[in-house]
Amino acid sequence: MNWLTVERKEEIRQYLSVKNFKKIFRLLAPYVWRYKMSYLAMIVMLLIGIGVTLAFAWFMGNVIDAAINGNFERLRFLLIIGLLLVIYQIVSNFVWTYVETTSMNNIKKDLNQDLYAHILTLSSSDLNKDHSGKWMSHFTNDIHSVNAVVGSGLLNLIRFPIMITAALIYLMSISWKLSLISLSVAPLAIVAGAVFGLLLKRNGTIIHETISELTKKLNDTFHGMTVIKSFTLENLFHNQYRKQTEDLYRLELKEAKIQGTFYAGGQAVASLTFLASLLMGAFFVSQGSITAGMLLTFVNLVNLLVSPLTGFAGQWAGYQRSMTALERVVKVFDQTKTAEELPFRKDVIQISQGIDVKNIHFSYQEYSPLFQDLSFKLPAGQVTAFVGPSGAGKSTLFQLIMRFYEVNDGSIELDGKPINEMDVAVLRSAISYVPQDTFLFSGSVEENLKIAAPNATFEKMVQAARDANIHEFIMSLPEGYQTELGERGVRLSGGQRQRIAIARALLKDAPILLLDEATSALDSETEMLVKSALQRLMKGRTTIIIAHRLSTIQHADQILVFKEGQLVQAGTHAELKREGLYKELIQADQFTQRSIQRQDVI
Ligand SMILES: Nc1ncnc2c1ncn2[C@@H]1O[C@H](COP(=O)(O)OP(=O)(O)OP(=O)(O)O)[C@@H](O)[C@H]1O
Repeated sequence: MNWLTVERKEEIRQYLSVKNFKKIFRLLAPYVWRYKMSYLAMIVMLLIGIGVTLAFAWFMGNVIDAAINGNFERLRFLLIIGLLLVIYQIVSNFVWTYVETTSMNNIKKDLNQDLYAHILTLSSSDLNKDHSGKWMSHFTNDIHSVNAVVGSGLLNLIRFPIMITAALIYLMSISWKLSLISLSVAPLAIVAGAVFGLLLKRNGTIIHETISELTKKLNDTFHGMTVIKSFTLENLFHNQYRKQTEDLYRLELKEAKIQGTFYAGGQAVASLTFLASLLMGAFFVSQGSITAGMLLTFVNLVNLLVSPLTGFAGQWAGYQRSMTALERVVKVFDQTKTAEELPFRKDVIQISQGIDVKNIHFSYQEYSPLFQDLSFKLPAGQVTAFVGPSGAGKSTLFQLIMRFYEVNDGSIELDGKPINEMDVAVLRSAISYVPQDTFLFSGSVEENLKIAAPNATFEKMVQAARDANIHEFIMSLPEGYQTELGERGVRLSGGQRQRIAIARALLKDAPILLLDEATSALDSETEMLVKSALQRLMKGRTTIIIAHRLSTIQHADQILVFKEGQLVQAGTHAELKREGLYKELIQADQFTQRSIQRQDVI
C-alpha cells in the first residue's frame, strides 16, 4: 500500500495515541482541580442530562401508547412528567452554560497568568530561541484551546460513550433484533468518522501553524515599520501578508469542506438508519412484536445512538487539534525556569572590592566559543572602558555580568562571591544598566522614571531628572511629568531617551554602572548635556563603559581592549595609545584622534 508511507503511519499512530494526553493533563490537572466543584456539578448534570434525554424517548413512546389506548389518567401523569423534564432542561441549560463558561474562563485566566510568569523567568538564551510573534501566539491563539480540551470537548468525550451504552441497553430491552439491524451501520460510521477526524486534525494543525506565522509577520511589521518604510518594502510585505492570509483562508475553506462533508455524511448515516429502523419497526408493529409507542421510543433512541457514534470521531479530531495547540504551551512550561519565584526588587547592596572575572569560558552556540579562559578585574569605584571592534564580545560581557546568560566555566565574582551563587535579584539590584537605546513603556514620564525606584518621592525623582539634564525638557512637555510616553505618546529623541535612562539609573542609585555608550553621534549641545549628566552618574560608582567613541574614555582608570573574545590590551589611555589594537582603533577614528591630540597638547 503506497499511500501508507512512514509519515502517514506516524500520523495515524499519533492520532490514535493517548500519550500526549498525559503531558497535557499533567499541565491542566491542577487548574481543573482548582474548580473541582464546577466540574462535579457539570458531571452530575451530564449524567442527569443523559437520563433526561432517554426519559424523553420513553415519554414520547408512552404518550403515544396511552393515547392509542385512551388512557387519560396515564396521559395526565405523563404530562406532569413531560413538564418536569422540560423545566429541568431549561434550568440545566442555563446552569450548564454559566458553570462551563465561568470555569473555562477561570482556567484560561489562571493558565494565562502562569504562562506569562513562566516566560518572565525563562533564561535569555531560551527566550531568544523563538520569535516574539511565536511567544505572542501562545497567548492569542494556543491558550484558547483549553475550552475544547477541558471544557465541552472533554465533557462530550465523556458524554458520548455513556450515551451510546445507555441508549444501546435501552434499545436492546425493546427489541434486540431491531437493535442489531439498526446497529449494522455502526462500523461504517466509526470508520468514516475516524478518517474525517484524521483529515480535520491534519488541517487543523497546519491552521495553527499558519496563524502563528501570521502573528510573527504582524509583530515584525509593527517593530520594523521604519525599516519597511525606509526600504520601501510596503508592497513586498503586503504581498507576503496577502499570501499568508490567503493560505489561511484556503485552509479554513478546506476545513469547512471536510467538516461539511463529515456532518452531511453523518446526517445521511443517521437518516438512513432512522428510516431503516422506522420501516423495520413498522413491520414489527404490524406483527404485534412491539407497540407503536415502543417504535417511537426506539427510533428516538436510534438517533441518540447514531449521532454520538458519528460525532465521536469529529470530537476526537477537534480534541486532537486543540491538544496540538496546547502541546505548544506545554513545551513552554517544560523549559526550565531560572528562578522558582519571579524576581522582585531587593535592597541595593554596597560593594567594596569590585568584580573579578576569573578564567571564564562562554559560547552562545556550542560550536563557536566566544570567550576561552578570559580573566580581568574591575576594581570598585573605578571606571573601566571596554573597547574593541564589533563582535569582540563587549556586550556579551555585560550580559554575563547581569547573568542574562551563565558562563560555561570559570566564574565572575562580586566582592569575592561568585555571582551564580547570588540571588539574581540582589545582583541586578546592585547594577544600573544604561543601554544604547532605552525602552520606554507605555505610561507617563513619571511612571517611566519610577520603574527604577517606585517608592521615590516626587522631589527625589525631579532631582534625578535635573541631574540627568532632562528636567527642563520634561517641563516643556504638554503635561510635564504626567505626559504619556511609549507607542501612543510623545516620541523622544536618542539623546532625550538616553537622559531618561540616566535619570532612571540615578534614581536606582546602584553601586555598579554598566553604560553602553550610544553609537550615534549627538549634536554638540546634547552631547554636552549627556556628558555632564553621565559625570554625575558615574561619581562614586564602579563603572564599566562600552566605548564606541574613544574620546569619551581617555580618563578611564583602565581600558580593556578586546578582539574576537580575547583581551588583547589593558592599561590607561596614556599607556595604550602608542601601540597595538588600541592605537589602530584611535587612528581609525579620525575625529577622536584629533580631539585626543588637542587634549594631549593641553
Ligand atoms: N544572542 C546571541 N546569540 C548568538 N550569538 C550572539 C548573540 N549575541 C551576540 N552573539 C555573537 O557573539 C559575538 C559577540 O557579540 P557582542 O554583541 O558581545 O559583541 P560587541 O563587541 O558588543 O559588538 P558591537 O560593538 O558591535 O556591539 C558576535 O559574534 C555575535 O554575533
